[in-house]
Amino acid sequence: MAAHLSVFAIASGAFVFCLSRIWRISKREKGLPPGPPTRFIFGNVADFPKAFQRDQSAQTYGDVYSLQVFNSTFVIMASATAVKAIMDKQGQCTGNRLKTYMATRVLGQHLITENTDSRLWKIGRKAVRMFLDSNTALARSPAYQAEFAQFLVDILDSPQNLFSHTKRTSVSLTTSFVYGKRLTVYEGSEAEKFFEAAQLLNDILNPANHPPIDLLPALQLVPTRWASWKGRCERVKGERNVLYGGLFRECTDSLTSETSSSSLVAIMLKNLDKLNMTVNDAKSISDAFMDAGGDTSAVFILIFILAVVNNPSCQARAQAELDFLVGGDRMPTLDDLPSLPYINALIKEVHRIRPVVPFGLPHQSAQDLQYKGYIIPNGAILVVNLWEIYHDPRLFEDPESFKPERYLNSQFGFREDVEIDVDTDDFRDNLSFGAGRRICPGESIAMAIIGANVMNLLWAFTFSKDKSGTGNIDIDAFEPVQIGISFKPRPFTCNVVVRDDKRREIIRDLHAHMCAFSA
Ligand code: HEM
Repeated sequence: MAAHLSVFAIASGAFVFCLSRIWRISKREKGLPPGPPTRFIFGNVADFPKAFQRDQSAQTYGDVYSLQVFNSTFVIMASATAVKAIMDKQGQCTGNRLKTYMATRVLGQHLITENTDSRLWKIGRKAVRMFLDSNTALARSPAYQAEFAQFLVDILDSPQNLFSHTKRTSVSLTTSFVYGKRLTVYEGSEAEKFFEAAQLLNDILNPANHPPIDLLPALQLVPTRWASWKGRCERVKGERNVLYGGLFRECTDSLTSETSSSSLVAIMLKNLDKLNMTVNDAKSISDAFMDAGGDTSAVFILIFILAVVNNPSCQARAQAELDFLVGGDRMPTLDDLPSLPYINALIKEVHRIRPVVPFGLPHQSAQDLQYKGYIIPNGAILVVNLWEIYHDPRLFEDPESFKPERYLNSQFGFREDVEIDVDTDDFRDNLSFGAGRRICPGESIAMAIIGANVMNLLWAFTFSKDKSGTGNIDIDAFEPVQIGISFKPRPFTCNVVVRDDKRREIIRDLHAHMCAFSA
């Protein structure tokens, strides 16, 4: 009898213990920033902020709030003040990344997923600093000038393919940066394969497409024949190895040639000892730069085109400014950019209205932190809701409208009557490029690429809606976006008309002159 009783007692104890553990799953711990009520087991799965929508939770709970999903705590920041206090000022303990099983399986050691105290991350950032310091005029180099000219010629030749021309030039600028190689055609080239591989990677990392392995680590032990996701990981890994491995090998084989000698890979390979890295490290770092830089400029340029197609008066004002400074007898150069206030304002407005990475790339805290009396626990996933920051009507008048002129009177585009209790001190121009230690290392080159292309496109062409029904900034600017991933504009077409014959001639002449660098 006593034995029966103790079995019963142990069984009930275990039952109560399990129940309390299940009950606690997805519950918000005391001391965390507040947030919407959690639901049984699923917590706040349905409460993540979305693009095109104001962040109701930020308005209810404040600019730092928390979401609880299973055993993960997400801390969402919805003001520049919070970003500065948590991500910038406490950068030494808010720069880690969340490592998921699938990402590790496909990417292996990768600069974007490594923590900031890892050897690979440190040498990768050091290498890119070394590269940029020795290439301060990269965007003015012949290879970049050739690329800018080819983009215009491609549009002259087949304006209906504007979408793929933009994708090609973006990848080609990144392969120039990383491997010293331009990609002069899209179809069948590494440029097209880059987008196919990026799509495969996005699909495989999407949590909806595989079982919750990080939640139930025992699933890692399922044999490959029953775990289809393992086979898919191998396929994606294989595709990436063919693409990036080929580009890397080609670069290493031609290290003596003029074009490859100044690439990121070339700098790394020439300085392996100084950077304390191996050839494999250099390969892995170059993969990461391709992953992060390959399509971001394309996304920006496509959004810029959608913005001017939808706002012809802004396009006309920008063209008038260019015509006054540059005229129609020569093309603009990056030296003209500082003297073009409206075009600079227009670029800032594109970043604001549709930020390329609207929720940043999530970071993870490396220790318990304090903010406004709340505890942000070690391991919390830190998300910047850039969309909300840039669409906050307390800061921006009529935030849903495209109005570059807002930046002519105020560096950050703020409304004139910002209320005294709204904190504006901590804003900065480059919020779109992330925060803290992990801020985008490609920012300076990305801004030069964007500046040159925006000036060139406005100087050369006038964009307007065509009869296809596409080209609407609200609909076509993006495919649905997941937290931490860049927007993907949907394919669209528009009318593209060269502004006059003289400009057509200048573009063709420049391109012919630059052909020597197009290999
Ligand atoms: C419009 C253009 C671009 C935008 C808006 C952009 C934005 C971003 C953002 C938001 C991050 C995450 C930063 C963080 O974790 O806080 C990032 C990371 C990164 N970006 Fe960019 N980026 C752009 C272009 C580029 C280019 C052209 C390159 C390189 C050629 C590049 C290389 C990287 C790398 C390597 C990282 C990972 C940094 C790390 O994890 O430590 N990006 N970028």
